[in-house]
Amino acid sequence: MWLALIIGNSRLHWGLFDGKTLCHTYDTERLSKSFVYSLSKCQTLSEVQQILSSSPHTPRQSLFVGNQQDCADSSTLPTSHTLPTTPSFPLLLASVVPSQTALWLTYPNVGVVTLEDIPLQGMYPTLGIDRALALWGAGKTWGFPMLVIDAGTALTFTGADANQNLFGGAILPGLGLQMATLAENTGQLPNVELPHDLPQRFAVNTQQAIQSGVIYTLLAGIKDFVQAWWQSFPQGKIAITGGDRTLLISYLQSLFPEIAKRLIVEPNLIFWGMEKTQNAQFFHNS
Ligand SMILES: Nc1ncnc2c1ncn2[C@@H]1O[C@H](COP(=O)(O)OP(=O)(O)OP(=O)(O)O)[C@@H](O)[C@H]1O
Ligand SMILES: CC(C)(CO)[C@@H](O)C(=O)NCCC(=O)O
Ligand SMILES: [K+]
Repeated sequence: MWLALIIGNSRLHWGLFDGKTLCHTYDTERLSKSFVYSLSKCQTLSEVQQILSSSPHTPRQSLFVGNQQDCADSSTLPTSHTLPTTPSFPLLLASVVPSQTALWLTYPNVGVVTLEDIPLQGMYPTLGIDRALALWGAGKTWGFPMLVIDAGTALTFTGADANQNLFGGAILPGLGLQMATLAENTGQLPNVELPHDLPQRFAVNTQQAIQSGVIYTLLAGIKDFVQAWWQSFPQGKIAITGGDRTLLISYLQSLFPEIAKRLIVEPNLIFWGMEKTQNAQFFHNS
């Protein structure tokens, strides 16, 4: 058993693996140095699960339900499984927040994934590790050419061609950040939630005007990138991930159903990417 940890810009994403099988995922807030210490002292799987479930978590903490047939249900996990040789539960880390990386390096049995661990060609040195991992995970699972849309704090497009060569991508503020920045940097605009359904485009109140502006321009932008991708790679695949993926898919189904139909929706792309690096091989038999 081993733990994967992705340090994103808003929160932490945890994946509990049994070898190659992702068994359970958790989203938590950023955690303290004393939490890192407590986790390192866990001796059994149930202690690890307990400490992660009881840590400050975001409402969407989820039991993993994925497309991997052999994935263990948490109720079937060997909860009293004692770690035989390792001093602490093996932890594989990928981070886009350097200050947080430093904190987790105090964990005794930690491995850090870097761009050098990902066999994609043509990556530039400052490419985000989350983008590289999501692209690697999606491409190795569904094939290349692959374009990944990660709808997180930032929204990113990241594509690779049939030779697993980085084609390129783009970065823009994600849905939540676009709403927040309007509220923070104006005198009259309120903080507004994202609606579950596609709003009316021509709005007649402030709240709906903000929702419409952010959502319709983002959907138009996604459509434009997707069409450009298919122009370069007519058979190219597209996968979407990130905290806002479900909302975006629902909007896309209403506005551009022909695009929505062709998207692979997968919340755990970065975990698949981590599992498919050399680093994880060390953990497969632990
Ligand atoms: N419980 C939640 N807590 C925080 N954000 C959430 C939650 N549920 C959905 N979201 C949405 O997810 C988005 C953040 O996505 P995600 O969690 O993938 O980002 P992240 O952890 O910051 O990672 P990254 O830095 O890679 O974007 C926010 O825009 C927000 O609207
Ligand atoms: C774009 C984000 C913030 C998305 O999480 C992250 O991948 C990052 O910090 N990237 C570095 C810059 C780049 O990817 O070109
Ligand atoms: K920054």
